[in-house]
Formats: sequence, C-alpha cells, structure tokens
Amino acid sequence: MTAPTDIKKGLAGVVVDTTAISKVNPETNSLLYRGYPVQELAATQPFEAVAHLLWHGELPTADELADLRREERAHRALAPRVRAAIDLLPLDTHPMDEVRTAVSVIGAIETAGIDSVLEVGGSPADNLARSIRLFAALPAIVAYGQRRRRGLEPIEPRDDLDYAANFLWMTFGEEADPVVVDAFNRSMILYAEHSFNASTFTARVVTSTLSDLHSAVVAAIGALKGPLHGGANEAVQHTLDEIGDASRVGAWLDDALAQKRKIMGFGHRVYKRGDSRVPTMQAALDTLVAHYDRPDVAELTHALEAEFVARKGIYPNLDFPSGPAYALIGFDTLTFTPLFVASRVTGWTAHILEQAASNALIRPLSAYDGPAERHVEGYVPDAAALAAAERPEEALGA
Ligand SMILES: CC(=O)SCCNC(=O)CCNC(=O)[C@H](O)C(C)(C)COP(=O)(O)OP(=O)(O)OC[C@H]1O[C@@H](n2cnc3c(N)ncnc32)[C@H](O)[C@@H]1OP(=O)(O)O
Ligand SMILES: O=C([O-])CC(=O)C(=O)O
Repeated sequence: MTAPTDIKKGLAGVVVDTTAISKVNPETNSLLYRGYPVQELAATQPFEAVAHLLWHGELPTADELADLRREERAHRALAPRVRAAIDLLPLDTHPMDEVRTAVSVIGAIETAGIDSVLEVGGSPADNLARSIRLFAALPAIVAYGQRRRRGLEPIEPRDDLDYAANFLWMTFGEEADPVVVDAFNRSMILYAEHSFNASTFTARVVTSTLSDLHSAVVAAIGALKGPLHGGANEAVQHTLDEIGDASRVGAWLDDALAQKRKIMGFGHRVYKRGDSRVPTMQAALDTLVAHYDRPDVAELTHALEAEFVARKGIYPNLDFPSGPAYALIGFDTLTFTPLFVASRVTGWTAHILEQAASNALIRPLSAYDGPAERHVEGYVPDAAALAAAERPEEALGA
C-alpha cells in the first residue's frame, strides 16, 4: 500500500490551531509573548511578571505583581509529602524523573476528593490557582534534587527574595551576586514559552481529553526530557565536556560528523537561520564568563559554534548558550532540563488554560500501512460477526 502524499511527518509545517500566547516568526527571527518581544521582557521584567503576562495576556500592575508574589511566596516551601516521595527514589534517579514524579504527587494531592472523572478538568479559576502553586513549588523541587544528590538537606525559602534570587538561594544556600541573578532571570524568561513545541503540544493533547492540569504537565515533562527538545541543554554540556578544549573542536567534529551524530544545541524545527533567543542568552553567558573569569568557556563555545556553522550552516538554539551558563552558575549538568521545566511550566499552563477555554479533542488520522486484512487460523465467525461483516457501518454504530 502506498502512503498518501499529504502526510507531514512530525507535523512539520502543519498549523493545528490558533494561539494568542506567543508568536514565533522565523522570517523576522523574532519571538513575541502576548505581543511583547522576548528580548524586551528579558531586559526589563522579573520572571514573575512574565508568568503573569503569559497567563493573563497583560503585564501586571504593581498591585497584581504584589498579589502574584504573595501567592508564589506562600507556596515556595518543599511540601513534606513531595519531599517524602522524592526521598523514596534512588539517589541516581535522573532529575527529570524526580521532577515528573513530584508534579504527579502534587497533582494527586491537589485533586484529592474529586470523585468523578467528569470533574477533573477543573474550572478556569481552579486551573489558574493550580498553575501558580505549581510554578511556586518547582524551584524547591529542582533545588532539592541537586542538593540531595550532593548529600545535602533542603534549604528553606526566603520571603525577601524574588523568584530568581530565591531559586538560587534554595539551591546553593547563599545569596547569589546580582549579576548572576540577572542572567538566571533572563534565562527563565527566554525558556518560558515557544508556541506549539513538542512538550506544549503534548500538554494540549492531554488537556483536550478534559484531563487535569497536572496530568498535562507530567506528560509535557516527559516530552521535554528528550534530547531533541529540552534535554538538549544537558546534552550540550556533555558535548562541551567531551571536547574539553577549543583546540580539539575540529578533530572532535570530524569524528562526530563521520559517525552522523547530531550536534546538540544546534538546529531547530522552525528557525532555520538562528534562534531568536540566542543573542540575549549569549549576552547573559558572556556576562557570566566575565563574572566567573572563565574565558576558556567562551573560547570553547565560540570555537564549536564557528566551526559547526561553517561546516553545516546550522545555527545554535537556546540550549547552546544556556547549558554552559547554568554550569557556570554551579548547577549540575543533570539539573539543566529541570530548570527548563521550572520556566516552561508557565507557558505550558497558559496553553492548558487556552486549550481548555476553546477545546476540541485532538485526534488526527493515520494512514494504515500494515498487513492487509487476514484471519486467525481456526476462527469460526458467529452470527453477529457474519452480520457485522455484511453491514459494517451498522455494526460500528455509524
Ligand atoms: C529548546 C529546544 O527544544 S530547541 C531544540 C533542541 N534540540 C537539539 O539541539 C538537538 C539537535 N538538533 C536536532 O536534532 C534538530 O535540529 C531538531 C530536532 C531540533 C530539528 O529537527 P528537524 O526540524 O526535524 O530537522 P532535521 O532533523 O530534519 O534536520 C535537517 C537536516 O539537518 C541535519 N541537522 C539538523 N540539526 C542537526 C544537528 N544538531 N547536528 C547535525 N545535523 C543536524 C539533519 O541531520 C538533517 O540532515 P539531512 O537532511 O542530511 O538528513
Ligand atoms: O519550538 C520548539 O520546537 C523547541 C523550542 O525551541 C522550545 O520549545 O523552546
């Protein structure tokens, strides 16, 4: 059987719905969140304000930002049940599995008492409140994951610090330099939202069945974990560690390309001439390189980028500068994709709210190319099966 010619493998180039949350424009190499260029948001806003923008469509007023911060700070601490669930996992569990498990536990607690599947989807107000609580809870989960692997106890959150500064406080147990907080805040904003990427689309598919918000986020985390998507920021660091030094880039690339390896942190399904977010994140990385006095990191990343772009004409994506930036801040390589989760939960939940508000079950078609109809040896059809074979539409209830 020949497959229909209009199949778009990987849904490449297929527009499946509208969204008012963000616009990715490869022609102008731009990214807008609710109309605002992401670079402007990264330069001017705390991450909490961008979260509000994604959920509500407008930047917050001073009072709205204060309200969101109050709510976020009230839910920052690591919940005992969530800690207990994480502690049950082996110490060498991948942190993405820890985060996925923690979100699943939070979801079970949040929806405890709902005794009908018809109610699990929740009202828009419930889902916004759940989104804010999840956004507030994730930094403690990610921070504890890194500390647990280092044999350290969790650190209580600080009410006097904003989201980004408190995240670093809970991870490292010391107040980060403002230069570092600023770079980290920018990275959170850049990672927050990117239209119908694989993980966001996954969240929308789950939501479209009228399932609950946490199930959609758990599924999205699973999609983000893969190295062709969010897992690439971790993979970039493995690559940089493997190369080791700028002088080895050429030989390493010869070998990697001969083996047809994908070079992590390069290429993108939508942007073909460079990722709109890279210049902003590259500037943040440059600041961190200067702050930590690590010119070797700049030399290695610049050498790899220059050599790979020259050879293949494929440009870096956001994960390329983010990986080494997170390493400089002191995050373990395995913690990088959970940081992406902590940021992207804002975009995912905005899309969950949007999908739920204008829902249609997402259920595409497939072209069957398996074996032609055949029969189980020895099967003797009964009267109902014979009737169904004669009148298939009726038997299917069509
Ligand atoms: C935040 C994010 O999720 S951004 C994406 C993060 N992912 C990565 O960095 C992983 C590495 N990159 C890739 O694997 C790809 O570029 C993707 C998955 C991101 C995009 O893939 P697609 O749009 O499907 O492009 P596709 O994989 O078809 O690539 C087109 C061609 O460029 C090549 N190519 C694309 N990216 C790379 C890469 N990073 N290394 C080597 N070759 C590459 C492909 O092998 C393919 O070559 P071919 O035509 O000779 O087969
Ligand atoms: O848009 C995509 O396909 C992947 C991406 O860059 C993101 O999710 O940030």
